[in-house]
Amino acid sequence: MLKDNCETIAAISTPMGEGGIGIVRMSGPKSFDIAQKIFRPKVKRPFCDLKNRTLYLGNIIDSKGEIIDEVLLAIFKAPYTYTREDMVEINCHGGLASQKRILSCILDMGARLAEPGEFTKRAFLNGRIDLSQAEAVIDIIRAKTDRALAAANRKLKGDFSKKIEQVRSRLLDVMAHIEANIDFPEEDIPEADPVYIKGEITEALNITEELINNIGAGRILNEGLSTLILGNTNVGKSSLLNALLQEERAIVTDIPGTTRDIIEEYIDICGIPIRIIDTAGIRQTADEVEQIGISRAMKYLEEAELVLLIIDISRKLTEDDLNLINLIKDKTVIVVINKVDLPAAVDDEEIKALLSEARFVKISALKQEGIEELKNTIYEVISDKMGFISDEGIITADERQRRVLDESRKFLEGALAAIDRGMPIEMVEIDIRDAWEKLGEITGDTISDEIINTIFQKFCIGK
Ligand SMILES: Nc1nc2c(c(=O)[nH]1)N(C=O)[C@@H](CNc1ccc(C(=O)N[C@@H](CCC(=O)O)C(=O)O)cc1)CN2
Ligand SMILES: Nc1nc2c(ncn2[C@@H]2O[C@H](COP(=O)(O)OP(=O)(O)OP(=O)(O)O)[C@@H](O)[C@H]2O)c(=O)[nH]1
Ligand SMILES: [Mg+2]
Repeated sequence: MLKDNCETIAAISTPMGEGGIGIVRMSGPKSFDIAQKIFRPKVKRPFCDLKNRTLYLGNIIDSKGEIIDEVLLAIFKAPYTYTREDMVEINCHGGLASQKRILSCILDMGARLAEPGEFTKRAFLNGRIDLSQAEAVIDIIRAKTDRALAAANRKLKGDFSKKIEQVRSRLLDVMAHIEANIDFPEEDIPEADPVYIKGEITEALNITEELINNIGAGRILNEGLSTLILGNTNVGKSSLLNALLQEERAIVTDIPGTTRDIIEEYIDICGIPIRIIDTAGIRQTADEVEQIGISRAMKYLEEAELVLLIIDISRKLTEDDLNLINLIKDKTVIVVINKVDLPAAVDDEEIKALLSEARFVKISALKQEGIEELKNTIYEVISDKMGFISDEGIITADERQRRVLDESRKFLEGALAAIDRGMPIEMVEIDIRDAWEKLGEITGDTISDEIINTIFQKFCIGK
């Protein structure tokens, strides 16, 4: 049983570590009771006189009467709170000891430690938001650019849920239409109308397919486009990473084989997060550590959505370069011709002949030239991958939601096929019902406790 909200939960809601202010919060029926026992307001007043949603200065004291910290405390009366339950927030000094001791005082008084995401889970279980909105809260926390944040906010507002509900209510109408026909066959009710049913399912399928199409863009906004910097040793991969980040993040030397570990950072190109990954230079080598680095780079290559292949124009192409080009033939590639400040030892056309599909950009990572042009080219490639959807149309969905939509589409296609094959309408209804139920897993209408638990486990503690 999921609705165990008779318990009062508590957690530190700000990041662990030193900060200006730390927030410890509680939710549940004993929140006010516990707060009353541990809080001494500076201006003496009975606890019941504290106004809703108002900060009061005072001290948190432990069971021996010792002052733990000077804090600002607020009470939030149910039901108009984040969780729909009574809540208390304690703004203490942002030190680890202070926050931990306040939390342990609260736990001593009978609250239990909140599980990750449990505050938000209660907001969902108590009906303030649906599941997709609750999941948007993680997207907001993890958003790395302004556009990713805007997309998450649209989801929190309920845009995704509304689309799903549109499809579901269509399907519900169709089911009602079919039921009316099945239940009273001999009465004078018009027969189930296959044209109407087919039209509605087709429309539901269209909306579902549009959602699926717009998810790819959402995934890039949420997770970032994984972009691998690949090339022979010493061609300037790490120099390019540093130039893109505008900081000396990776070690750069003129010794081939400098980078061994994978270095991952995010950069923001026009509001799109790019997960940029610097790797070990790819070459034949006897060095064991370097070999490990190279095999890691190869693993990342499998998942990379964009490869920046770096070629050093001041050097003749080697067999290592040619092997690498063969490895990335089926990837989206931008060829970055580096070190254009040096005399060229290789002809542009020679490189272009090898990778005819790819885009080309010339840069000098050392002199920081051509970096803007490279960013623009990356943006064009991403826009292409995102399908040039306007931001409003972008849906951010996680793996689970993607799967739900995919399965719903299959059910709807099944329903259409069943109509076309002239199957009995009851059989068609089974597919429609399956699609309706599947889609309910996005809003949380029809979903098992187990799935709900795994969803909220992805949250941080205190959210
Ligand atoms: N201190 C603090 N900051 C915070 C939060 C919080 O809980 N505490 N939030 C969260 O972690 C976020 C704010 N989100 C919130 C969303 C809804 C409600 C809420 O009480 N909703 C009620 C009342 C609505 C109203 O007053 O208009 C409701 O919807 O019924 C509170 C916070 C971000 N900042
Ligand atoms: N002249 C010139 N030198 C560059 C340029 N970019 C990088 N270099 C130099 O090339 C050398 C190698 O640069 P890195 O960025 O370490 O090259 P890498 O590809 O990361 O090398 P590994 O990690 O060893 O595979 C360094 O001495 C850089 O200063 C450039 O645009 N022009
Ligand atoms: Mg390097």
